[in-house]
Amino acid sequence: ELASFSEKLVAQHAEGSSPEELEELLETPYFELYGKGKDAYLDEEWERCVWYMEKAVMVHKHVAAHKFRCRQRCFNQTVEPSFEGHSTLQMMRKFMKRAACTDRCEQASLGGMRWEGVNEIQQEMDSRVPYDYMQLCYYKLGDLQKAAASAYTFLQMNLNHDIMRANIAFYRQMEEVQQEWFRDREKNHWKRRFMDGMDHYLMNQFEDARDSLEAALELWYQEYGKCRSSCERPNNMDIKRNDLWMSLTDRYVELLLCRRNCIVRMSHIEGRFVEQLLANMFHYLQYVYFQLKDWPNAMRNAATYLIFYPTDPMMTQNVDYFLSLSWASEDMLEVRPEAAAVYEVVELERKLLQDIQKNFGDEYVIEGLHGNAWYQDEPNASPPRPNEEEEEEEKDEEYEKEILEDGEEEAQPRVTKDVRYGYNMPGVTVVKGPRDLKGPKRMVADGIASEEECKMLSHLAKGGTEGNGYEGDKHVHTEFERFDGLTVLQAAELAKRGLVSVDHAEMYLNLSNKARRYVHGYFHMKHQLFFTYTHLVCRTAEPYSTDDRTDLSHPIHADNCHLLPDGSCPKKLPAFTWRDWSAILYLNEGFKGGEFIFTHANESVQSSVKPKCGRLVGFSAGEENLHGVKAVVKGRRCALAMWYTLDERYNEVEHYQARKILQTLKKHRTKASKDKPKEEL
Ligand SMILES: O=C(O)CCC(=O)C(=O)O
Ligand SMILES: [Fe+2]
Repeated sequence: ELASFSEKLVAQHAEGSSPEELEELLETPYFELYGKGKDAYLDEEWERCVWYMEKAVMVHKHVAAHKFRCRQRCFNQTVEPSFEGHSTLQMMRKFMKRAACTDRCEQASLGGMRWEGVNEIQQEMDSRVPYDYMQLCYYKLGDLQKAAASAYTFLQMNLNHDIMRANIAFYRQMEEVQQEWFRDREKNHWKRRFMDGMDHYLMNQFEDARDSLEAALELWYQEYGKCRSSCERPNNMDIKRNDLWMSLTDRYVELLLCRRNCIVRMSHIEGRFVEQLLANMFHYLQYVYFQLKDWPNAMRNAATYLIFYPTDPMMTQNVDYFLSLSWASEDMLEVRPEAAAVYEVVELERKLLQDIQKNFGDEYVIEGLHGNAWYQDEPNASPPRPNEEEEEEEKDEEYEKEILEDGEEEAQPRVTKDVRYGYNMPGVTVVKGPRDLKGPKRMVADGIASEEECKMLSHLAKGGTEGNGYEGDKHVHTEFERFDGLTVLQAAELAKRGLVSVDHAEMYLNLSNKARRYVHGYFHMKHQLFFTYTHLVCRTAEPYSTDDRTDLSHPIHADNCHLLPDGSCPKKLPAFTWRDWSAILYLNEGFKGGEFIFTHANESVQSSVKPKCGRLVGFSAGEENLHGVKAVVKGRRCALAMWYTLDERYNEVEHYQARKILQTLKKHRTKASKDKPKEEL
């Protein structure tokens, strides 16, 4: 193994590096290579930067693979020590055997490359930080292809890294940059298979879906094992206490926290976090086997899903249905053993962490330990409020029914296709679906924003006119209404000038993101959805507006094509052809008129939506969704209008710029408030 590794290295770097250099490389720990890469970066020596970074990544990968193999081998030789029923001596004997085995194994396979790493550096390697450096160094060298791949690879593990997202948007806008250049150099195979599986699933190709999803699952277990194993790494030097048992506990807590994070890390698909990913695979498989009339497997997968969500109404209903069939029996409800094992170990570890927290509450702050470990949300997301989860389930079912009645689904009615692919959102309820609205790609949901948030945003909208002296055409669509708006960047700039509060500007960004996530999940899109334009707008009736106006506040149109009098709608400039989806979040009621309407091409109304605070209307942006706004005859109507695109080249870079400005402002603010007491002293 080692030989083939050095051969590979020699072959790859035969040109450009001397034998001495290669010799040195094979003896240099990856963290030193990484350090040299960082130095080169600081010295602005781009060639050297990418050379060392690439090597660091390569050597690290090599070492990690061997360590994993050793840990796995030694794990199989012994039994995972359980924390009950063994005397300390028996337990220590097992630890010792495992340690000795690992030691021998690593010595044999890694020899001179067995460096003791440093925790922080391993964490940086695991979070793909070297790709962050490489991105810039390749860019400086003019190698856009490698820069793009580095940026993309880094982003996959750092989803909230706004600067890298902005970089990617920057690259995409360049003429010479090609779509295929954005590839994940560390992409795990399970993700690829999972994506294939979802493609087949959505296209009702059930045999292919089964094969891909089963393969994805198998690979997922492997990768999950690797992730857990990588947690057995050097501690972060932050040993809290010296007592033997306490320091052992400290070390073990670190291990457990790292392992918990593996579930989160293993839930990222195409740059986004998918909730409940493992459990969902069984949901999909259940349906796939059902379609293939493979009843035993359909039942096995249904039963497996239920270990994660024992009270899931849809799945319990499916199981009842299976059991009502003549060939079925209770013992076919067998849980898949690998899944049961993963579930069990995660639950046991969670319970242990809970105990630790109970006993050492001051030393450890461990978040998200209560409730079901499998409901773990994206890091930083707020936990669901009580009662709302149940409501959500009901709405899901309603949506299921809608889909069935719309005839999109030809399956036997009792076992339904899962459409929940990430659109559960606490506090949000669907109030109108495709059936009420008379079109498949339409929806209305309530609860996206609270009363307070609506008030703040409406207030912010005012800043748009008064604060920056917004000029231009105030009567955009009709003489009877003033139309004024504020973009996210304008909001951030106003905050910078102290004209609006930083919190309000931030809420604008956050709510628009919440709406985007909801639309993305609701229409179960597989690819990332980007903002392309975001506008906080108010329409205010002029005093001379009358109740009998026949004009519209916003004439009938489609958002991505140009509607012509003959009813055709060419998707050409000057239309915003890159818009794929649209959503409007309403902020108030109490004005007269102003209903949102979906219409036919002859402008006759199909369905209408009455705006109110927190209500979101979402729809695809094409000619299938002609719409407009009825005249606002009295008062002021405010809304957050958003257009989204699947094409990252049209990503609204203003969001990152605004976020950046607000972050800086907040940093100054906390600094200022920290400084204050000192001044007073
Ligand atoms: O404000 C609304 O309800 C809809 C606005 C709209 O359709 C648009 O601006 O394209
Ligand atoms: Fe529109």
